Amino acid sequence: FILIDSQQTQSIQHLASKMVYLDYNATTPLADEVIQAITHSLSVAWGNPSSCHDIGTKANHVIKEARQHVASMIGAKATDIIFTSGGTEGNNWILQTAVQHYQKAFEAKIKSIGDMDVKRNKPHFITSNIEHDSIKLVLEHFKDQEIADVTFLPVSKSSGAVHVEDVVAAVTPSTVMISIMLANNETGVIQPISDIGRRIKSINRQRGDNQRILLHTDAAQAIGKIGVNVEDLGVDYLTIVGHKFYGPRIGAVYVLNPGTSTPLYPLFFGGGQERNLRPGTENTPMIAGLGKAAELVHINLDLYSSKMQEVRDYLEEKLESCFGDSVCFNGRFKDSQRLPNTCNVSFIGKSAMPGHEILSQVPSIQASVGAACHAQDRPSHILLAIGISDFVARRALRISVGRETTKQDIDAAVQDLQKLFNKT
Ligand SMILES: O=C(O)CC[SeH]
Repeated sequence: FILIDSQQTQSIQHLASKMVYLDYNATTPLADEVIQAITHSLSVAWGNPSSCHDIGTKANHVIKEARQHVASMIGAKATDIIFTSGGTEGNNWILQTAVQHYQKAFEAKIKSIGDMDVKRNKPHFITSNIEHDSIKLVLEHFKDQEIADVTFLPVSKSSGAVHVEDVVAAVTPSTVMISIMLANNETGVIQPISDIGRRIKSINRQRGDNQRILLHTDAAQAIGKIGVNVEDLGVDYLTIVGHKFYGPRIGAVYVLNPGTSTPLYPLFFGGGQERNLRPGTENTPMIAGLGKAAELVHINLDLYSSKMQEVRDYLEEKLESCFGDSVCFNGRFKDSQRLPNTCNVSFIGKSAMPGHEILSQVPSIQASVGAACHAQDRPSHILLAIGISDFVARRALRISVGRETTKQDIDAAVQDLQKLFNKT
């Protein structure tokens, strides 16, 4: 006979519960077709894409095809796509480019108006208070180092989104860039980028081309979940992140006519790759994978989106029917839309506990309390920013479903949550 105590019994029971991954906003697995594209490229397109012989040309062709798929996914030209190592590089690059653009274009303007105290006229950025750290921390660094002035616009507590009028009101003669994410990673709330694009276009008509305000959006969380079209958005720059839409851990930036009608300055120097804009021998297999992931989104977006929405809505209905007033949803606003796969929910009933404790006691649920790159044991600054109280924010879970998440997965997860709360 083997004696096992209740603790061991519980852990065996936990192990018996099927593990349900519900953290697709943190990262997604690679689609099978993406793995095949990467593997194939590793074996047949290993050449240096800059080499003129056949082996190099094969690699170059793979990259050209991938670039076209990424461009088609967002309604762009292939020449407007530059591959990067991921979202953090893309965001840093675009913000740094805006500073350099200011120093070249706006200084001339400042000199022409006789204000020689150029240092005082720093570039000005407008962003929101719910951005990913690869925007937030860069702009905080610019502000701390007196490289730029930054307006962090508070999002509306009634919609979880920025007000277009607040963006317009924040514009100054030194404003060089507006950078606002297309959809938030924790609440899923979609930001009014198209409306902002239209307003900024009319403002730019009065500012002259070289002093136009540049518009950037970090589309990391939106691509693969909702339609993303750069013309509809009216952006000059857009950040693409492969591992959020079943692609590899590389990314790309969209830049409208890079280096000609839209400024783009290299972050580093080396070989002539990516038209001297982003040197370094290309990561052909990962680019092949990104292209395949983009092709899948371009073909199947409506199916992916509707499937995820059906399962996410089922999850929220199930939570409401099982827990009633003991749960409240963060990020559901009548005045804004949200991603079809994201649910931010707080457990506030009598046996409420912090979100990270829920997850530690229900290991079968692989979710998060917020952004993976944030500490999990404190209230999310994004939830606090949209007006959620500290008490509710501390008890939140960020549950994000994927293309393959099933209603059976949701039943299992909610059942395990019920077991936890019935027990406590
Ligand atoms: O988990 C997320 O929200 C994105 C990676 Se920091």
